[in-house]
Order: sequence, then structure tokens, then C-alpha cells
Amino acid sequence: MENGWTEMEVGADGVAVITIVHPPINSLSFQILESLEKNLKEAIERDDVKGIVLAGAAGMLSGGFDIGGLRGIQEGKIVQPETGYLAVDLITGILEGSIKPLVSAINGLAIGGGLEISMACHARISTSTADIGLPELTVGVIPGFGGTQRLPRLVGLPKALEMILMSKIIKGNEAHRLGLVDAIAPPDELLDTARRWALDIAECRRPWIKTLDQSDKLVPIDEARNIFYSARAQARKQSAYNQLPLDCIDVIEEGIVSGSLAGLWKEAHIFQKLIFSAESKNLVHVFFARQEILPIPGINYSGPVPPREINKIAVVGGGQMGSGIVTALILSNFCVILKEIDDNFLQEGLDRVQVNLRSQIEEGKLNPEEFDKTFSLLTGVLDYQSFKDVDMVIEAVSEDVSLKQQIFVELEKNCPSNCVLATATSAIDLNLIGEKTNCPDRIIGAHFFSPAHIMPLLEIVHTPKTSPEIVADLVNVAAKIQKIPVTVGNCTGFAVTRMLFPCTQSALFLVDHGLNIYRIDNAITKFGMQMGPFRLMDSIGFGDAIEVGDQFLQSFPKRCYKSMLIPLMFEDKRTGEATGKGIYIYDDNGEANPDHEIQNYIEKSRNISGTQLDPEIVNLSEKEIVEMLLFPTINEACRILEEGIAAKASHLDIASIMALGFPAFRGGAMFWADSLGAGYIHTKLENWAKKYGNFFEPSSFLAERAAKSLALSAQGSI
Ligand SMILES: C[C@H](O)CC(=O)SCCNC(=O)CCNC(=O)[C@H](O)C(C)(C)COP(=O)(O)OP(=O)(O)OC[C@H]1O[C@@H](n2cnc3c(N)ncnc32)[C@H](O)[C@@H]1OP(=O)(O)O
Repeated sequence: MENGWTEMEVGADGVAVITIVHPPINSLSFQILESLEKNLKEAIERDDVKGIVLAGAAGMLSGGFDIGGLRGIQEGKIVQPETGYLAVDLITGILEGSIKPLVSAINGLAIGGGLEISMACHARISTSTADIGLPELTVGVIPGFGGTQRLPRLVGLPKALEMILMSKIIKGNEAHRLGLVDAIAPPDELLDTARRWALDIAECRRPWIKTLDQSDKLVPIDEARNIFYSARAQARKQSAYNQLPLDCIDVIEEGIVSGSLAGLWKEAHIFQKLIFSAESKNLVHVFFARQEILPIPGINYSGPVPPREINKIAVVGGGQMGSGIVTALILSNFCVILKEIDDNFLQEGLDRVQVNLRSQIEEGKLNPEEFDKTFSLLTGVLDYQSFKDVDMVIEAVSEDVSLKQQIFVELEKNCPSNCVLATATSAIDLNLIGEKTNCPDRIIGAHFFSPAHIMPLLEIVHTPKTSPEIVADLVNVAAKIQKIPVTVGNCTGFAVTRMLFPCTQSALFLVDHGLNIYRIDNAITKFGMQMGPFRLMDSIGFGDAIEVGDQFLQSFPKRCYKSMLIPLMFEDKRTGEATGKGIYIYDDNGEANPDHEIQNYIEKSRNISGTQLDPEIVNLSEKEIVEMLLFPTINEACRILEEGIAAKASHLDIASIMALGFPAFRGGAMFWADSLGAGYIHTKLENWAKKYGNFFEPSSFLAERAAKSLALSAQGSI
């Protein structure tokens, strides 16, 4: 039974245990829900059953509604049940309304619909480490099994809003503290504890509680309205264009103001509507695109390559990137050596790591008692002596080709002959970096994104000579430090920086032709990008941006736009966020503010390149600005696919979301492009190329797909 089932066993104690069986995470398909309904009705009718326990097979309750089923409904392949059947009839009427007590046993995880069926039970017993939460917003819907009504009644309104709107997953222990679960039990005693609890309720030794009837955690209406007001303001601040959190708040509010039944019905109607929203289709695409990242395409394994045990890792360079990488590694218990060139730089690097660790404590991600133990995994050094037994080195110095070449010569000399030699460069061709060594099979790119201990993506770059074992080793480390590894081929800029570069260039082109510099970042952040190209350039720093720009100029001279704006500012020691002044000016709190002085640099840049103001560009609408920034990115992504640098369009979707801050609710850069159509993008680029030159010239990949009305994500040659 491909879509899972539930099975029921009635014990001599009179407890029926209904178990959800749907590997790998017991997601709730319609077949499971039907089978659950059948088992429940049988248990309720049988005279030998006094109480019911709901559990999951293979050490977990459930990862929620089957997202494959959600996609099936969206594609019209699965018929959607009538509005209200799930949340009102099944979960509230049959489950919560059962005349025999129901207790859920939460092992491993109770997520989304999995937690919602638990909350409809009359008590919940959990293990201390189970993952518990309602992350439905991450797939573009709201909780649809009554979660919007029951969670506030169990944990109070502020906590419920935080958990639902931020898709926050908490551990069993915290759920117990909040009152979401009634008791904690060790895994091997979980089922017995739940059985006893069900009998205790049946025999009136414990109260029989229906979550929807509870109101002791709810606050008076006026207070609730203030909480909703702040939640809406916060949601609008986070994304002006994302309606989903606001819909969710409306549904929760309905239950508080008009009662839980009215809330349930509103939830049912909005849930049905949201399933078919563009945002949900886009986010479901992102969910499955993430699953497509592994196994790694393009690596010719001669058999399964078991990753080696990597214990000791050296990082060369303790700047912003190097210290972030060190932080990520020691937080995952790797022993790390940090090498710097002198005591001052080393101390600065170690200090940065300490600051990173402290911020982890502030965010509750690191226990204060663990600080010393974690930091003690790090050793600072000034030479290569201790590199003789390292398993992996990650070079993270500035983007200076000759410096990197020199370091790799030293690494080949001082590290064991099977050591992984990784570079954290964001753009420099690996062949160039390893040019002076004799070990191209061990050289690999480990492109982290700043701050490296927080950003989720790791772009793993391999040349045709990089050995599969070395790739497997780095993928293994990526998994241990909880990074999503996107594996790509080698060229200047790889996949991510190559996609970013044309967007930045287009932004500079528009400014040189008269568009207000701050309108650009404004338009693109309104579209949903986390940062505009200029704010991003400030955070990268102009030194590295100029070095990377030179690499692009050398590799792709015909499609580079050369602006003098950034070099002029760099000359004036105005080098970005680190120095407090870049395109923006930074206050003591690190807030970026526009600076009127920037106009002088723009004028100078225009004079040097002899560019004229273009009234059409000066007056571009926000939509046109977004298109002129992002269509060149899509065009470059097409080349990346054509050259086989990335294996699939969906890999570029994940990379654009996780590394470039592309809005996930738009499905990633390529999925968004396909929603507009290759033809539309091609026509726009063609017109701009005629007006403004080579930089906008459509790639042959895009032209072919536009001519044949094919999706950019369609696999294979055409
Ligand atoms: C009505 C309701 O309110 C609506 C809902 O419930 S919507 C769904 C809400 N649930 C979610 O969003 C959970 C999404 N899943 C996750 O966050 C994580 O997969 C998890 C925490 C459950 C498990 O994480 P982890 O152990 O790292 O395993 P992970 O690799 O992600 O997933 C394992 C497999 O389960 C699948 N899977 C996970 N959750 C799934 C789901 N809800 N539906 C279908 N398949 C799911 C994955 O696709 C993957 O499949 P594969 O082995 O074929 O690649």
C-alpha cells in the first residue's frame, strides 16, 4: 500500500493502539486518514476497548499532511475532500468527539497535521527530544486540521502565533513546559505511559480534556486584539507582498472572537483556497526541489564511495568568512585549527568566533555551559606545522589569485597526501587556484555564504579532475554542519556568483543611466529578495567585489558592463559595511541609511564612462526595475544549465533561495522565470540588447526554449 495505512491492535488492558504506517516519516495521505477513521469507529464501537492510543511506526508520530498529496490536489490528480470534512467532521467530530479517551504518543516528530491530530486527542505524551511544530506556512498553506484553533488554547496566543507564523519547531521538553504535551516519557516507556494515561482518563483518575473547550490560556478580547495588531505589523514588515501570515492571523482571530467552531470553519475555507494559490504551488515546488539536491549528479562513482571519517579540519584565514566557517565547524564538534599570518590577525579571528558563539547563545541555539567546551575545539596557529594530520583544509583568505596559489602550494607540501584541499572562493576558477600544485584530484570548492555559520547553503564545486571521494568527504562534512550541499561544475563564478553578477552589473548600468540608486534596492526587496544588489555589495565589501569583477571581465569580456562607481569609492577608502560607509552609511546599530554624498561618486562614474542620462531608465516602474535586474540573472542561469555547470534548474532554484535571498514563495529564480515564460523574458532581453548593447543579449539556451515554447526547467537537450 503505497500511500500508507493505519493498523489497530487491542491489548488485554482494553487499550486499542492505532499506529500510522507510512515510511519514511508517516505523512498523512488520504488513505491514512480514511484508514484512521475506520479504525477509530471500530475502536469506539468495540466493547472490549476502554481507551485509544494514537502512535506512529518507526519511532515517529507523523511529519504532517502528505505534501505529495498536496501537489496531487494542486495538479488536479487528487480530488479534494469537501470543505470542512478534515478539520470539522473527522478531526473534531470523530477524533476529539470520541466517546472513548484518546491519547497520542509522540515519538521522533509530530509536525503539521501530525501535531494537529495529537492536539485533538484528550492528552499527549511525548519523548523529551521529539520535534514538534506547525510549519505549514513553509508550504504556502495554514494549518488545516484545526491547528490554528487548538494551539492558542494549549500554549496561549503569543506563543502560538510565534510557532505558527515562524514555523518554529520545538522539542518535547519545551512543549511540556508550555503545556502542549501533558507528560514526558523515555522512548521505551512511551507507549505504556500513553496506555495507562488513556485508562486513567477512562476510569476518571485523570480529567477528560477537549482542547477546543479550554480557555484558561486565552486572554481577554482587548488584549488579544493588541496581540493581533502587533503580529500583523510584524508580518507586514517582514514581507510586504506575502499575504499568507495575514490570512493565518485572520483565522486565529476568528476563533478567539467568534468561538472555536467559527474559527474551524474559517480555517477550512481559507485552507482550501490557499492550496491553489501560486505561493503554495511555488513552495511545494521548493520542498521537492530540496529533496532533489542529493544524490549528486555528474559524479561518476565507480561504486558507492563511503565518506571517510573527517575529524580534524584546518581553516586558513580568520576574516569574516573564515571565522564563520570555523564557527559552523566547532558548533558541530569538529576539531579545528585556525591559521593566520600574525598574532593580531589571529586574535581578531578568534574574537570573531567568540562573538559568533555568543550570538548563538543569545538566540537560544547554544547552551551557555557549552560555550567553553565548543571554543576549546579551536586552536589558533601561525604556521603549517600542525597541518600534518589534518583531514581537510578550507582556505578562506581574500579573493587574491596569487595569494591563494601560494597557499595551495604550502598546503600540498604540509598536509597528508589524502587531505581534502578546499577553497572558499566565491568565484575564482579552481584550475587557476591549483595551477601551481600537482594534486588537482584533491582540490575542491567549498563556497560558503556569509555569515557562514548561519546561511544554509554550501556550493560544492568540482573540476573534472576532482576525485569522487573528495566530493563525498565534503558532502559528508556539509551534512554534519547542517548545510544543504548544491554540487556544481567549475568555471569563473560557479553557479551562484555567476547568477548574482549580471544582476549587480545591471544595477550599476541603471545607476549610470540615471536611475536613483536607492530605488533599485527598494524595488527588489519589495519583490521579496532579502537584500538589494547594493546593500549586498556593501556587505561583501568592495575589495572582494572588485577582484571578483576582474575575474568576470577576463572570463566573459563580451557580456560585462564596466562601471567606475565601486572602484571610485574604494579609492576613497569607502569600502562597504565593514568600514561603516559604502553605498549606504551605517549607524551605530548597523542600520543602513541612504547617503546623499553618493551622488558625487555617481556623477564622477558617469563622466568617466561618458554615459548620458536616459529618461526611460530614470522613470522605470518598480516592475521594470525588477525585470531589468533579474532577467540578466535568468539569462546567465540558462548558460549555466547549457554548459552543465548546474545539473538541474531546480538546483538553481534552491541556490537562489538559500544563497541569494530569492523569495521562496516565488519558487526560486528558474521556477519564477518559467511562470513568466521563456518567450516573455527573451523578448524583453532582445529589446534591451538592441537599445543598450551586448550585456542583455539573450543566450542560445533561452532563445531556443523561447522559440519552442519550452520551460527553462525542461530536462535534456532540445
Ligand atoms: C493539514 C495540515 O495542516 C497541512 C500539513 O501538515 S502541510 C505539511 C506540514 N509538514 C511539513 O511541512 C513537514 C515537511 N517535512 C520536514 O520538515 C522534514 O522532512 C521532516 C522534519 C519531517 C523530516 O526531516 P528529515 O528527517 O531531515 O528528513 P527529510 O529528508 O526532510 O525527509 C525524509 C523523506 O520524507 C519526505 N517527507 C518529509 N515530510 C513529508 C511530508 N509532509 N509529506 C510527504 N513527504 C514528506 C521527504 O520528501 C523525504 O523523502 P525522500 O526520502 O523520498 O527524499
